[in-house]
Amino acid sequence: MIVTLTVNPALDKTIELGEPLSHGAVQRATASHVQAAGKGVNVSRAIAAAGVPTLAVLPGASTDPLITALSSDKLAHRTLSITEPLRTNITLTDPDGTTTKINEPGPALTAQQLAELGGLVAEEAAGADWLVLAGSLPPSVPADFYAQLTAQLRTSLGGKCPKIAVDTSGAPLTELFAHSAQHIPDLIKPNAEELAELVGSFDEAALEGSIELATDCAKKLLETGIGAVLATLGAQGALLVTEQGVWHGSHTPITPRSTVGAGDSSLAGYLLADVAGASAPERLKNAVAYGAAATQLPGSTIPTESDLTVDAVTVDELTSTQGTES
Ligand SMILES: O=P(O)(O)OC[C@@]1(O)O[C@H](CO)[C@@H](O)[C@@H]1O
Repeated sequence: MIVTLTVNPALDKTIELGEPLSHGAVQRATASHVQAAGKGVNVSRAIAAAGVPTLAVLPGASTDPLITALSSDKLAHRTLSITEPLRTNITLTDPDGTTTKINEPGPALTAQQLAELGGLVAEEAAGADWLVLAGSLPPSVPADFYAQLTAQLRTSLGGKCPKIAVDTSGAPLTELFAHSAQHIPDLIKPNAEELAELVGSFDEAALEGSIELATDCAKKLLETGIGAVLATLGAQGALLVTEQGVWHGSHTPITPRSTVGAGDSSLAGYLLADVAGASAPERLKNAVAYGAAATQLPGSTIPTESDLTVDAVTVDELTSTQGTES
């Protein structure tokens, strides 16, 4: 079972433009579609599509369009009832696949609502394989929410605490490493920009362009005691850095259609391989295959196994500290 928590879910509205986006102009859309999303919801979608049990935990009224869409999509979910509407995020897609994304802040949550959400997660995640904490936090939520929740769950669930993966950015990401080891998750999935934010010394373009630089940054994070860093590097593929070794995975060149949800799909691919007992390089291979498949699909569409081209992924071992990882 893989449980996901999306504190700030979103209805993703994708608007396809017939001409490249022109700032300040009136432009006509050629098509538009809406999908219930947010990072954790997207991870759950990919996992459910692969036939593995998953549950998406999120705030939202039962009548909110996002929640009714999850029900009609038959995605297993549990909600904390709130009265404020959830947010809508807009993606504008140029004909060449370039995307412009505008994310709303989302509804505020009170301290009591956050405590209740944490309680729901503790109930649902006890005994699960993985808990994924994913996405931005709404404006009122303290930046250390993921760090504190990680520590609380480890204390309250003890041996029943699942492995915890976090995919977020900005202060909620840096806060993971600002407390004790108990607050540090088992896995993070930064992109190049987030890796740069974490190590604070390189920019995104430099990291995406240099596998060596990205490896050095991810290895620095291992010193904090984190189990694994899965870094997604856009067209450069992805890196998996663990105590046991470092692997780089890449896909043969693809024509991108929309990168929205590609990182979520990569994380889902990694977790699916992990719960199936795959080795580290196989987990990375599946992550890269899922990310590449998502990039070739429109808007926030999350891939199913039939969209994958696993044979087009190459994984190279860059260094190994303890022989072969199992
Ligand atoms: O604002 P956040 O929470 O950082 O990101 C939200 C979001 O951009 O992430 C998903 C793609 O990864 C989309 O479904 C969604 O709109």
